[in-house]
Amino acid sequence: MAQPRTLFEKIWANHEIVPETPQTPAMLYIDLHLIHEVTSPQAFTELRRRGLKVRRPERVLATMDHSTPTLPATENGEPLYANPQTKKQVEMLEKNCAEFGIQLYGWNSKERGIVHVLSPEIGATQPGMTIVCGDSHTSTHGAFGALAFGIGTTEVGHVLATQCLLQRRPKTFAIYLDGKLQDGVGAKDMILHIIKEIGMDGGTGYVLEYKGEAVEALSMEGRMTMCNMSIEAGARAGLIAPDETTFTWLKGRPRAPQGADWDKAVEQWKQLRSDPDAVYDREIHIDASSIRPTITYGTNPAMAIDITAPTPSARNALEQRALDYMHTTPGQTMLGTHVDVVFVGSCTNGRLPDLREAANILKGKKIASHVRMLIVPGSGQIKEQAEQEGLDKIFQDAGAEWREAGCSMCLGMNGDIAQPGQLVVSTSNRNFEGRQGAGARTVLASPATAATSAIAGKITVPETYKGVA
Ligand SMILES: CC(C)[C@H](C(=O)O)[C@@H](O)C(=O)O
Ligand code: SF4
Repeated sequence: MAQPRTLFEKIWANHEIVPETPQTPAMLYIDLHLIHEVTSPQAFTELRRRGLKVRRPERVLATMDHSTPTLPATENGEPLYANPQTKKQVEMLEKNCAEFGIQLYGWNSKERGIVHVLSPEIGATQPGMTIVCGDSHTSTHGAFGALAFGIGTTEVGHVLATQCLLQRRPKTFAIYLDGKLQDGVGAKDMILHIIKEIGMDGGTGYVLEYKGEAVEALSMEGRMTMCNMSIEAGARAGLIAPDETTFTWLKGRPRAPQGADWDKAVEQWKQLRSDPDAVYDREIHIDASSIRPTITYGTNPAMAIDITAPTPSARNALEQRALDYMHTTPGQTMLGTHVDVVFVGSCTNGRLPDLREAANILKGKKIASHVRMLIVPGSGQIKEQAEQEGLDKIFQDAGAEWREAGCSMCLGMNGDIAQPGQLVVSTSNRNFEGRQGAGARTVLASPATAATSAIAGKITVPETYKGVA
């Protein structure tokens, strides 16, 4: 009998060209390399300097998302860039992709969107692949049973030139979500809860594999939400074994295998599960039914609490600084806190089911008059589908702004920012100081919590939650 292996070990073994030694990392083959305008320019400069070509241009896929405006272009087609730098980044990407023969989902593509939304949507992200991108939230693609992680700009250059990557082998960490979620509790609450439990560096050195009934019950979008934030617990990557939900979601997408190739691929993908007796370096079990709507109260995603629970006191100077920055009063819940801005979007929660979740709550209602609400679809296709369903109308009737696809206020690089001191309830993944604008305060939440809080004008338990409040 062969040694039982985890899903991670299977994918690693399939891609390891040279094993690691105590002195040297392993060399991995990379199936898919995603690039965007922020972390690729220097890599191309380096290729040019050394007279190198892109080794496998057909395995590289580019989009622009961080620096792109979310307001429509001017009448003569000029994008409304926030500043000369963002314009330059986008134009560099256009130039680099043209010169090196890389497919770019650019201004004239209907699909253009956040890299971690776009690639799964077009079926480029597939089970069993190794996927890298110069972006920490590459972990998102682990939802498909792909080993996917962020790399630095120097490594972007290495992968462009060689289609390989030097990598130390991470350890494995199984996180079981046993039982069922309560109504009104979703993937975002689950992952915030996990990060709260294991801490900001609880996943450092590991690939997290999410398993158990509550994970299997999630849609692909929910699984992406979870894997997306693995990095916020310090993990190298997140993984979920592919299953029927995965195959159904991928079938027929333009870059997915077609016809007989599809059947062959599914047969192979079915092998991509951890063997029953596989051993992980670490394991924890969480009772999914105990998870409540979860939000953050501090300035890192691990500073999270059940929305109804009192905020804890600071345990050290850093936490104290976070509480001061956020104006959090220990011992009090966050409920009732005045909200200035609500952002629904990002590669964490900018997909169609997220927008539907917000729309269901906003339908026929108005957001509070002092609240600014920005709803930004994760991709052009999501925008189109949402508009076909009339979600844009629901949002606009409620008083929210409906924008073009992109990262937007998740990090505010494109000019979509909150003002100093403003409190933003945000469906994104990072609540760092100044992340959404200098001095802006971020509370991470699910789309349901965000929409309910927009209407109330203060932090509020999501309307859809019927559990113990
Ligand atoms: C700009 C990019 C390098 C960055 C990342 O790596 O995550 C961004 O996407 C983010 O979410 O902060
Ligand atoms: S949406 Fe936010 S987290 Fe995702 S890639 Fe863009 S900036 Fe990074």
